[in-house]
Amino acid sequence: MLSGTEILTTAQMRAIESAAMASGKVTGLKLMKRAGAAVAGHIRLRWPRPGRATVLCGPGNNGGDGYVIARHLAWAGWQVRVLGIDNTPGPDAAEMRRQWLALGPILPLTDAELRSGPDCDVYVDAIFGTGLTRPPGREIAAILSCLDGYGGDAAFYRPRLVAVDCPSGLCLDSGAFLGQARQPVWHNLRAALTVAFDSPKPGHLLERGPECCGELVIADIGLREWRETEAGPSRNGAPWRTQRMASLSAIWPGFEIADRRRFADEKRKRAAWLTKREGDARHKFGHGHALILAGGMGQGGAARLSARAALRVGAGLVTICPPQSALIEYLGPPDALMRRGVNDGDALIGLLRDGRITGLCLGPGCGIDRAAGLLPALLGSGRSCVLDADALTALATQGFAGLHRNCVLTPHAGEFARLFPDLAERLDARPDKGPAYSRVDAVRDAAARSGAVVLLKGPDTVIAEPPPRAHPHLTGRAVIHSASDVPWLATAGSGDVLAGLIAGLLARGLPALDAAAMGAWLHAAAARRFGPGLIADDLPDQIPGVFRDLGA
Ligand SMILES: NC(=O)C1=CN([C@@H]2O[C@H](COP(=O)(O)OP(=O)(O)OC[C@H]3O[C@@H](n4cnc5c(N)ncnc54)[C@H](O)[C@@H]3O)[C@@H](O)[C@H]2O)[C@@H](O)CC1
Ligand SMILES: [K+]
Repeated sequence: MLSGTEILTTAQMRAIESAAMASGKVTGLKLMKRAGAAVAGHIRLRWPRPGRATVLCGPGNNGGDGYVIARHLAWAGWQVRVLGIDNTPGPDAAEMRRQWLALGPILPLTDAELRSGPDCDVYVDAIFGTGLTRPPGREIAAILSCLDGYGGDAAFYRPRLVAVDCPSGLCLDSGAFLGQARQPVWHNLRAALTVAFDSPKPGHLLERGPECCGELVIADIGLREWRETEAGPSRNGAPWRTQRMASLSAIWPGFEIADRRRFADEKRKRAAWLTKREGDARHKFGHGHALILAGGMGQGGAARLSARAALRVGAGLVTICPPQSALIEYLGPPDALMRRGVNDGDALIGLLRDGRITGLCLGPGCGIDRAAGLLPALLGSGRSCVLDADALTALATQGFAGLHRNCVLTPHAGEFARLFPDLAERLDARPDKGPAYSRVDAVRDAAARSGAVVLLKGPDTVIAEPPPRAHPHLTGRAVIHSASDVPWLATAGSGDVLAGLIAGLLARGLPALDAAAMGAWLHAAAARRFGPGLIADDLPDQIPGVFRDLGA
């Protein structure tokens, strides 16, 4: 329904590269030449007039790419200064180094050398890529902090740092900088442009990745075609098949551009479903009935936001259910909303005898005691539901008994830490070696432990489902939803709208992971469409515009 871009861990990327090379269809040298040529091409697109460039080459294949870039820029008339090291262990990088030496010298890769050089139009960071396993040593750290000043946001410099695969020091599996505290952020190597190869990696989209990578471009280096065609017959048992993060995908601002043909088709299907043109349900009950459980007097705003979102996203019917004594608080618009008093768990059990109720939302503005009282009845029904806000606080004391695969938990970081304190602690710890424990790892662990779909909110929202029942040792599907381009979405009540969108989509029949991913995407799309100045009340009313933008 909303598959996003497939993303690969660094281990998967290496496995694919090795398998492609073992097949004899491509050599490491060829891949490196394509990678370097792609980066040089993107530099020349951005800076069409040849200028001055410094290329910093590290010890591995990332450095090898750097030597290829240096050659391409030199051929195109650029004045290129290369800083590198004497010993390049890999044969491909050594060959590219040798070929560069025919064009120019290699100066020592030191902070002093970098600082002593002339001012350049472009600095290319080809020090570390997917091979980073530990924090950069003192000399490289000094170079990186000098490069800081060349990044996109620095006040005194034009944006001119180009990262090969990633800014060096960034762990491409987690988006953390190795050796640095995750919070607060005190060091930022910010590239203006990052050219990565084949597929985005989790670290491009998580934590500090989006901010530090700048514009992210994914260059095809021929592996994708090989994977989709020639690797076909031998796919079963291929290393990336088993290592694949059980289909980890990402929805990020560039995702529809990354693979236009596939997304045009997907967009059509999404539009058809969202606008009810697909399927033969013509009756309002054909689009489900969502219940939004609400709180007592004076708490109505949050649940009303959820209810409005559930209506806008197309649930056939939406009923808001406060305690009987608070019904009066919920009598205002929208008139499409139905109201029904639900005092306690028994009343909810009675109401849920109606099998046409297909999705529920518990938590926003509910009050912790009321949420705790309603939870057993709700979970006992086995009905699809979203548990947010106060329901999560109640869960943190009650435990996970009764949760099932059709539940979606939508914690923010604080709620996540209350529900899964050990996972949050691991996620906060300073990573001293790579790959660092990532938000994807944490959310997957949380989904496995709770037995529910977990959506961890943030500019890099991560959603994961529990492992398949038949294969509990495997991981379920996971989705990264990157909305780092809409910081104004972080506003009071925005989470209540998200919970309502997901409840509406569940009511309409989407499976839990798909409803959560689609909800997160619609939420960000609505915010993107409105722009800065947004308040949560504006979000639901942007949804019809988002549908129209889909070409629906
Ligand atoms: N393998 C391939 O076929 C291709 C790889 N490509 C490039 O190769 C990169 C990966 O290359 P490598 O695996 O050689 O790794 P890197 O070039 O990222 O790192 C170089 C080596 O440095 C060492 N290292 C790790 N952390 C260190 C630290 N903190 N201080 C000092 N040394 C450290 C590791 O042994 C690592 O192998 C990708 O990011 C990409 O740029 C591209 O050329 C495309 C093809
Ligand atoms: K790099």
